[in-house]
Amino acid sequence: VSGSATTTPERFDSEFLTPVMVGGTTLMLNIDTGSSDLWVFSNQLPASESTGHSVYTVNAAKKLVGDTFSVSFGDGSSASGNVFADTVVVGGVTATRQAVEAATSVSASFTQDTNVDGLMGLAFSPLNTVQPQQQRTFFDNVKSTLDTALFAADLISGGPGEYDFGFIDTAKFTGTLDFSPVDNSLGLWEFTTSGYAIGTTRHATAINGIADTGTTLLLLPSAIVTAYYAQVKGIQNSTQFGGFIFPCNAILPTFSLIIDSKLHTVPSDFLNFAPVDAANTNCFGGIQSAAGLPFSIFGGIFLKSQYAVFDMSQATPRIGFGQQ
Ligand SMILES: CNCc1cc([N+](=O)[O-])ccc1Cl
Repeated sequence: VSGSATTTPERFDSEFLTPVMVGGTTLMLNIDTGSSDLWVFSNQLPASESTGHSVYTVNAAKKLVGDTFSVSFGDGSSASGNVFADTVVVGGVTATRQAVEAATSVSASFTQDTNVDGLMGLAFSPLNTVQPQQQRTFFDNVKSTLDTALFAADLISGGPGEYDFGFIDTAKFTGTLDFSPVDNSLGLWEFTTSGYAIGTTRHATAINGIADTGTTLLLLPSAIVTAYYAQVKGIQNSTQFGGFIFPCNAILPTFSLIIDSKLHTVPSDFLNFAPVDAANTNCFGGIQSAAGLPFSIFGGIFLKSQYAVFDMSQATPRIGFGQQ
C-alpha cells in the first residue's frame, strides 16, 4: 500500500497538523520525527486540560492493561497516561493494532494549543516511552505493508503540504534526491552534512544533527550562527526574546546544508521567522543556536525548503533531500 495525507501549518509555520483517524475519531496530530510516541488527548483528561480539543474515547476492552506512558520534550512540555490498542489510519494507510497512548495529563502548552489533539512520533521505536512493554511507532507497524518502506515530508510554508507513505513523489522536488546515511543509535533521524553555505560561500565544516518535523526552527552550532548573523545589519542577541533578532526589513543571506556535495538551500524569506512585537519592528531569526544540545536540529525552517525522505527500505536507514 501507499498513501498521502495533507498537512497544514499553524501561524508562522510553527507546527504542521495532519488529520489522523484514531479508533474511528479524526484527530489533528503533530507528526513529529523527533519522538516515538503516538499519544492523544482523551476523554480521561479533566475538562480543564482538554477543553477545545478533539479527544479519543477510551474503551476498556482495548486497554493494554498495566502499560503507561510519560513523554517529555526539549521545550519542557509533557504528557502522560495509559495505553490502548486500536486502528489508526493516515493517508489511507492502516495500522490495525497500533498502541494509542491516551493522555490522563498534559502540560499547559499542549492544553493551550487547541489545534493539536496529540502527536504521532515517527522517530525510531526504541525511544517509545511505554512501560513495561515498549510499543512500536505507526511507521514501524505499517512499513512491511508499504510498497517501499519509507515516508516523506513535504512541508510547505503557508501550506498545504503532504506526508507521503510508501512512495517518493518526484513531482514534489527539483533535480535529484541527495541521501545521507542515518545513525539511529540515539533513536533519531540523525545524520551529518558534509558542510554548509552562507549565501554562495561554502564551508567544509560537517554538521551533525537530527531531522525533526516537530521543531519549528533551524538550530545550529553557535559558531555557525555567529558567522551567519555577522552578515545581518542590526542583529541583536536578545535575552528578552531568547535568541537572535533583527530589523524586520533586514536583508538576509540564504543558508544551505551541503548534502552529498549538493547545496540544499533555505531561501531568505524562510529565515525571518516572525515579528517579536506588534509593530513588526524586530523579527526573530529562523536560525538560532543549538548550544547545550547534543546535536543540531534541522527543523521546519530547513524542512520547508526540501522534500525529505525518511527511508528504512535498505539495511541502513537513510534520509534524502530534494530541493523544493
Ligand atoms: C521532539 N520534537 C520536537 C518537539 C515536538 C513537540 N510536538 O508537540 O510535536 C513538542 C516539543 C518538541 Cl521539543
